Amino acid sequence: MNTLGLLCSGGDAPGMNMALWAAARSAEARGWRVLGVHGGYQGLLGGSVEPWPADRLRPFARLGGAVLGTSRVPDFTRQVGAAAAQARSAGITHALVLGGDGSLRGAGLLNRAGLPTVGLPATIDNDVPGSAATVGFDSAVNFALPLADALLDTAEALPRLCALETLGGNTGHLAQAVGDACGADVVLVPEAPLAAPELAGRVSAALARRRHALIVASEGYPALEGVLDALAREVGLRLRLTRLGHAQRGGRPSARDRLLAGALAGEAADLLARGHAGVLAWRGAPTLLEFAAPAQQEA
Ligand SMILES: Nc1ncnc2c1ncn2[C@@H]1O[C@H](COP(=O)(O)OP(=O)(O)O)[C@@H](O)[C@H]1O
Ligand SMILES: O=P(O)(O)OC[C@H]1O[C@](O)(COP(=O)(O)O)[C@@H](O)[C@@H]1O
Repeated sequence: MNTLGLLCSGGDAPGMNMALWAAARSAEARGWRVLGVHGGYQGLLGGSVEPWPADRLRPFARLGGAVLGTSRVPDFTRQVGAAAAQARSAGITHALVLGGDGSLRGAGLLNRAGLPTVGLPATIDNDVPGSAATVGFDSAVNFALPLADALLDTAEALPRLCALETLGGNTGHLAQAVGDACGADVVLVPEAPLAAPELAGRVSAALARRRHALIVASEGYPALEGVLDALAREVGLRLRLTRLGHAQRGGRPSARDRLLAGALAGEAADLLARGHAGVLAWRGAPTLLEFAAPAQQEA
């Protein structure tokens, strides 16, 4: 019997649960059985697999986090063969992996190891090549936006210089979207660090115009705290950094993420049913999971 194994990997993202439910519904509509892997690739290697039919998943669909649990397995490349064998012995004939670029590279390897696998882009970082938006990104931007607005309220009133740090790992998509949406004076992203004089110049210009300024920065910006300390000294103002931390990854999925999750999960089930695997579930042309050069895994 065709059996879909559902698995979440890497950082959880709002909308993952909706994608799990939608994938289970689509698979069951085709007469497939659905199993859930608990705890990502780690759980798969340990055989932590049990039935997760759509009706069991439904109450979680509107919640954040990942009901199946997730994990990071640093040396997964070396354990892919064992993981595929475990999946087969648990009765999984096809797999759907939800995660970011690293997890989906792992999914590509699982597919190569003989387990037909499709990947669904789900990470708050929005850094999966081949997908214009990942499940979770919109929710994480929407989590941060009212906080950025609130910082601007108080910055305007006192007035003062404020900075907000978003998650995003070594990418700046989240920070850029939050900064653009709230009208930040400067957005600091790891992909394009600013020279100190340019940063000071832009902040000073904003302060000269209206006596307050907001900086939005990605957590991956090189030496962020030192850069901000030096900036505060340069412009002669106290600067407080507000860190969103892991809270930005939780909370209920936005409408946009729920709809994206549902659409991509349906696409994934459809791809597998039509015999396609080793691809990313996206609504454009199929993208191979082995996108870009294989990234080196941490040892
Ligand atoms: N290049 C890779 N090849 C195989 N598996 C990988 C690779 N990169 C990451 N993984 C697996 O995916 C997990 C999650 O990756 P990570 O990059 O931390 O998160 P995300 O998938 O959300 O970007 C890793 O702990 C590892 O098990
Ligand atoms: O939970 P951890 O290990 O602290 O990881 C934090 C990282 O996870 C994320 O929230 C999501 O990253 P991934 O989706 O790539 O796993 C990043 O924004 C952040 O840097």
